[in-house]
Amino acid sequence: VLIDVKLLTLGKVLKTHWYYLYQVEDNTDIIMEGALIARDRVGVQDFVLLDSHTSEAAFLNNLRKRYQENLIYTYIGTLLVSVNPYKELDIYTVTQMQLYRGVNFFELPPHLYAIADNAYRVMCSEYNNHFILISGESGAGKTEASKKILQYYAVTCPTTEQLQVVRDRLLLSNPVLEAFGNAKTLRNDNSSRFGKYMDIQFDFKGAPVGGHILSYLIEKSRVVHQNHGERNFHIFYQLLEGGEKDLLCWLGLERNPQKYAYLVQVSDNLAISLFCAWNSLCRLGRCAKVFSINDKNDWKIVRKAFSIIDFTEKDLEHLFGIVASVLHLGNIQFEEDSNGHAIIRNGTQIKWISKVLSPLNVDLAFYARDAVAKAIYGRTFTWLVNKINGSLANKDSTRKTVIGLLDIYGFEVLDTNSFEQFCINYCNEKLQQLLIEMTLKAEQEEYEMEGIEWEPIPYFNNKIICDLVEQKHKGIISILDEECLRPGEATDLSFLEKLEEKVGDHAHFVTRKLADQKTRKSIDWVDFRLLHYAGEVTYCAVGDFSLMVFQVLCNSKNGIVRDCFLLSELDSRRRPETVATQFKNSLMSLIEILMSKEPSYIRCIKPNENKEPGKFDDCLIRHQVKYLGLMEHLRVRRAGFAYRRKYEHFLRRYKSLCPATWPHWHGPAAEGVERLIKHIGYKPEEYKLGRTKIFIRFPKTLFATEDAFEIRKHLLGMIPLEACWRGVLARKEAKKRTWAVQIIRKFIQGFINRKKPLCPENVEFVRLVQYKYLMKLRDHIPRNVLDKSWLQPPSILEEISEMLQKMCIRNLVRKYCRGVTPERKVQVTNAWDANWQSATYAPFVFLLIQAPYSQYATPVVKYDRNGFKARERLLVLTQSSAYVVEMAKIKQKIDYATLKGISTSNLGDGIVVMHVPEDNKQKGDVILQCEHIFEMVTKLCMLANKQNLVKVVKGR
Ligand SMILES: Nc1ncnc2c1ncn2[C@@H]1O[C@H](COP(=O)(O)OP(=O)(O)OP(=O)(O)O)[C@@H](O)[C@H]1O
Repeated sequence: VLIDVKLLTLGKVLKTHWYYLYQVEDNTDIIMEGALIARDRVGVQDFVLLDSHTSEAAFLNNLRKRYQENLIYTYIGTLLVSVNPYKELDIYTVTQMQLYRGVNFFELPPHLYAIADNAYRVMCSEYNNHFILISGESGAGKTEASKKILQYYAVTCPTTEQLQVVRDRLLLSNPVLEAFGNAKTLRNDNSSRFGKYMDIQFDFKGAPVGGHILSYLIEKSRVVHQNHGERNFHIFYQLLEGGEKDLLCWLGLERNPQKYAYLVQVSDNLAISLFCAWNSLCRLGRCAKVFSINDKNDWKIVRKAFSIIDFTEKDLEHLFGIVASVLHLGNIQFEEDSNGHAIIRNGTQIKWISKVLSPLNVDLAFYARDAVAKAIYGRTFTWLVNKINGSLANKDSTRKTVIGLLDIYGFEVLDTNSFEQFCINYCNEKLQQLLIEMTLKAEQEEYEMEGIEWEPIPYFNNKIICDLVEQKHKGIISILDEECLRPGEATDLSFLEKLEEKVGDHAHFVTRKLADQKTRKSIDWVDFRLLHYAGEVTYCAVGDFSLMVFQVLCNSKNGIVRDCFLLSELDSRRRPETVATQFKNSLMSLIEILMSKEPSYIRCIKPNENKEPGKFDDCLIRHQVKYLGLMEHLRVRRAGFAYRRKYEHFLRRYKSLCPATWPHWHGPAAEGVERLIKHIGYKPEEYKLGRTKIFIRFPKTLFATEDAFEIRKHLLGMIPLEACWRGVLARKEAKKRTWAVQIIRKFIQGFINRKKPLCPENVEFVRLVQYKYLMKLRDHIPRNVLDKSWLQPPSILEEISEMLQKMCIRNLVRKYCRGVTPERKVQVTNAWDANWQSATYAPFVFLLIQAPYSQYATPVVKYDRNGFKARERLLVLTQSSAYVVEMAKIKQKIDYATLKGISTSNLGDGIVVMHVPEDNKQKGDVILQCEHIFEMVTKLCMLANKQNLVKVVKGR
């Protein structure tokens, strides 16, 4: 009667396999592998193995089941889907890292480390470049994933003392970038407000030797404005909270963040003008500390990181000077003079700023102030990234390979979507295209390599949407450029009209005017809607769209300000580039960088909006599954064959299902697989055989095989030992692993042989082999102890054969000894002593051991004095002499009369030297090694002393 069933985490090793402990009433607990039950309970580890069709509901169901079991990772082929657990899981330890190091991708449960390790191993063996693309919406866990991958490389890659500096710099560049580029948002307390691509460079030995970072589209608007409940970039608070008193004094800053307009949330410019009055009332402070953030502590980490990544005091002086100046800038207030021009409200020392900005009205002056602040911060961030790159650069010119980590914002759909969302979504559209192209390419290449006919895969190609955005002269960005840079006044509406005129007939573009009756209401007059691959997004053409280009400062009459903040980057021979074009170009070069590398993908999912562990919000997740293009990817991946595996791996797993392949298949693995699937009964349409792999079309075929395997394994009684083996495996280092596998495999085989399973039809072939061997052995059993022949066993019976041989010899000796009469024993012993050189060997030895005439016998290792070759011998002590005996031959006799002394080693290694003269009777000193040294030497001394022939010399 079953009492309880527990999932054994130990066994959660093999794909789709879990081990259960069945506690039964009579205390005979059973450990059983439960693929079937596990699939029901914890889903499949690879979405391509989803049973039925690839519906969104089935996808979500699988994800939910796994999430509830704290299994946050699932594959779609080689793509990893990760769901943020919002709690610490014990899966990122050094032991886990070692476990995944160098192990075949599919042999362990899905993990970030498997992706990282796979990219690393392929890079090392094929000497090519890789990238890991990590995407997902804000708070989904991208940054954590990239940090964990970096840590994985830091721990598992070979390194030297010199390289440790590089490793530390790579790791510590993160806190610095996070201080300047991350901020608390409503969705994430440590949200990266920029896109990041980081190359880790490896030398030919696979050691990390350098790095390079590219940053994308930092959210400059945050410098001057944050939404309710959000904060500015961390560095402002860290400086104020943690900065030394002298530093703050030198920067003219006060510790209280509420003194700074840019650090309190402001929703509009009117609010700025009310800032001072409001500030004095605001006691609680809207920029209050966030529980999960410790600015003071983070400041210390950042300071330390700066020193390690080689920033000089002068650099830091300038850097903090800029951070402070942005805060000061935010506190500048304007009012109107009699001409309607803006003048600075207070502080005579910065009147010149007012002069620079004076042609503007108050509103525009505020815009200009903020634009300056944003520009300063944006450029400082770029400078910072360049500076870090300088410190990570490897000047050695030898060829290196790289693994790039791309941590980039996922598809974003807000209530109001502006230029920023347009750029983000365009970026995702491009990356999706890259993913589709590369996955399809990889599929096609694999088919070709395996000699399998290519079958076209139906999928949605989003190139059409990329073209809509980026096409020269015809795309949205080109139209925006034209509108912004043409003479005359450009407005949001004129831009919209241009769009309607040029791309109005595009299937993925809609405006209110172009929309049908039904959708018209949902689009505003100033909006346009794009039908992205992931869904519809309505963008507002007002605001930043034009602002990005018509920067207010461009109206300033001061040429220096204009040049510095608008035209400084322009090549005078060319048209100025708008922000949209700049972004498009940087994206193009990113795609170029990625196209030249081998891809791996991690798609991160946020399970709920409340950062709550264990809560799986179906609606929110469905949304992300769609926006991350997971269903598209799954369809592409499944359209061909759901499952493929190298012949060796497939055969190793399922060989027990066919008598011809169990327990060993001695021919080529491909032929073994062919025999195996024929025996199982695969239909031709269910599979294809490639050059090195078997391709299985439907998951159900694989599951049927898995289930048969599970039952077989259970009936063969292999489970407990298999689980033990996995446990051992987990604890052994990679090098020792092969050894452990061999030992335990032997053990398993011995176990199968000893504990014959009860169900005959499942073990008929094992039993047949056993039976045949035993029958043959019966006719070839040795008849006496001198007969050393023994029938060679088949490999699965090696262990049992060894045991049988020992038993047999013991029986023969016992039988012989029992048959010897006392008179014969005396005779034999005398004969032995008298004719030791011609004695009839082994029977006497055995007899001596057994009988009272021999005083003592023990196995020893004898070392030749020339060359110290070790030989296994038996030392037999009688009343008058010691004999060194080989199994069937007396090799040396030492008369106690000639024994001059005994030396033993004090090193606990059991070495004994018996000192005897070298003459025509004796061969000289005898060097032995004995496990029972105390016992042996005591016996020898007692026997020798008894005859008063020698003195025992205790040696060292
Ligand atoms: N694997 C994980 N284990 C435990 N907690 C995690 C894990 N991944 C993410 N988290 C939690 O979720 C928070 C948000 O993760 P993270 O900052 O990586 O998100 P993100 O996708 O980079 O967001 P953004 O785009 O806003 O930068 C982390 O601060 C951490 O608390």
